[in-house]
Amino acid sequence: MNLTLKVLSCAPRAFEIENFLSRQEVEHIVQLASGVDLKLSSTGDITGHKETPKELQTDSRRTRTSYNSWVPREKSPIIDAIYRRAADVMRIDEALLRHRSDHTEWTNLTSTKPLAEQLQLVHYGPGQEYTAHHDFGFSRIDDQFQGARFGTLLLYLNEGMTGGETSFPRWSNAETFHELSIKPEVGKAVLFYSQLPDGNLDDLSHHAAKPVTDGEKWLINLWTWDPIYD
Ligand SMILES: O=C(O)CCC(=O)C(=O)O
Ligand SMILES: [Fe+2]
Repeated sequence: MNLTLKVLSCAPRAFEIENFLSRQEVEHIVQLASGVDLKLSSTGDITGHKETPKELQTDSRRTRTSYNSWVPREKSPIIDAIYRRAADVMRIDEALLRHRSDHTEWTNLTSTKPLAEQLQLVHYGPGQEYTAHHDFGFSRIDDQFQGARFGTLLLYLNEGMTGGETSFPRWSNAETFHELSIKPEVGKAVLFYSQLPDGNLDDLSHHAAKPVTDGEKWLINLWTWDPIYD
């Protein structure tokens, strides 16, 4: 299988991969989605506070108005293959993206937890959005590792909606002051990094899901963590 990474931006580091998912894989995921109960998305905040269901419904200051659910890697061989492909694209060992029973091969790692989260399946209807945010959170000040989300792979499952672009408003380059705006296309992936190579968090990775004004948007988030976390 041939995948081409197109550089969209160097600051933040963002890439596009067309046809990352085949039509059959997209159909499989959409089928999974039709059998799941999507919940109103929460974000959590720095203090670890998660909105209560009542707060989720009523708070007009909400930054994220979509619905989501989680799909584990073990759900099907197709989902497992998506994790393997994601690992290839990020040039990391796919075994790091699942639970490991011992440390023997990775003696420098502090944890045997998977470095990837479950897939997050997200649905936006008309008017729904996720305002500009970072994907990293902040660890407690006394956490010796200060681990954070490292990379995000966005996978678009449909296209043709009005609005719904993914945008990076702090895109920094010599040619334009406009934001970087990416239109959803079926099967396309966007890979971006929330951490810089030196381990600092990348403020320029600030990004938003623009409101869908007509139609609907389906997407998957695959989040990976830096290897040093508790
Ligand atoms: O929907 C998108 O385009 C981006 C979603 C996102 O940034 C997130 O869920 O963290
Ligand atoms: Fe995000």
